[in-house]
Amino acid sequence: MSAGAVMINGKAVAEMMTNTIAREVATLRAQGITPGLAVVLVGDDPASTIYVRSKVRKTEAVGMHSVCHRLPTDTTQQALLALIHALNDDRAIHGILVQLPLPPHIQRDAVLDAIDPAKDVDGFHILNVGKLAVGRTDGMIPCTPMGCMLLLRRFLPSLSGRHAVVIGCSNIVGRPMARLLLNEGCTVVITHLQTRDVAAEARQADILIVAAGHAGLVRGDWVKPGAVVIDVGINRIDGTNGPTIVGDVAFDEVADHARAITPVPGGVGPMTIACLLQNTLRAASMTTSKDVTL
Ligand SMILES: Nc1nc(=O)c2c([nH]1)NC[C@@H]1CN(c3ccc(C(=O)N[C@@H](CCC(=O)O)C(=O)O)cc3)C=[N+]21
Ligand SMILES: [Mg+2]
Repeated sequence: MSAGAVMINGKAVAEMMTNTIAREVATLRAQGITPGLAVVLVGDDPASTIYVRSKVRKTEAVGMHSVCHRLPTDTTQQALLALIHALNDDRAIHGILVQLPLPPHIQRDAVLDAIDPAKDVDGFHILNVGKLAVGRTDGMIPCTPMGCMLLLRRFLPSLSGRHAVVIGCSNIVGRPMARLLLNEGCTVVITHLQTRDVAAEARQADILIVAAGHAGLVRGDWVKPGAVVIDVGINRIDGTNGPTIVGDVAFDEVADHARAITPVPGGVGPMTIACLLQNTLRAASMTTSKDVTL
């Protein structure tokens, strides 16, 4: 890395968030409520298995109750739905995360929409998607876009009027990211596979969010001098020193142009997990206030 780009240390911000969350969990536990997160993994995809293990470890580290359900790849949709209904009814569980992707014989949307929206700590239930889409702030916000927003806010006091470009339009990152930026006053462009000239769109960006799933897609000359660049990509590649993880941004080149940039690893990834814990804490806290007014 060279020039003047500030490296946005997502790992450090996530650690600060996690420390605060641990204190709030202790306070809730003193009131008799232990926030509980259930993670459901169908199949044995190696990357998913690693993520799920990391989520369980961090959930336990902040003092939450953690349950992991690992189901075989050939699990029927009916069996998965039955588990979700049981978790919806389980008072010890405040958050439910179904690890994606699911095997092809399972309808993802049917599963996500079976989760109690109040326990939907991923923010993927259609009700939470809709709330975000219309600018309501009482829904659950997807963890990766939420982590990106928290990092952006540390560098840009106000997002109002900024030109934001989001590369990638997945339901998990690109679309909710664009909606959050819009809700904070940005002018937002979303690019996707049919976009004619992605580089030309990227060059307009004050804020560039890259969630394309394509290693090294964004080159130095795609970035306006002084832009803030958030790299959401996680690509496993075989480098000269064995397998490594790289983002969607050609880091060294882009660091010459950008004002600030997130690294991979150590950028958005750790923030995703911190936001998952934050959403679980919020779900557990909402249970208490509901109980109080009963
Ligand atoms: N329902 C659902 N919700 C998710 O939030 C979800 C999911 N499914 N499926 C898979 C993706 C991926 N994901 C990551 C979380 C943390 C890191 C992370 O902590 N990465 C570290 C380490 C990377 C490594 O060494 O593997 C870093 O970037 O520094 C990465 C990826 C959540 N996902
Ligand atoms: Mg990262």
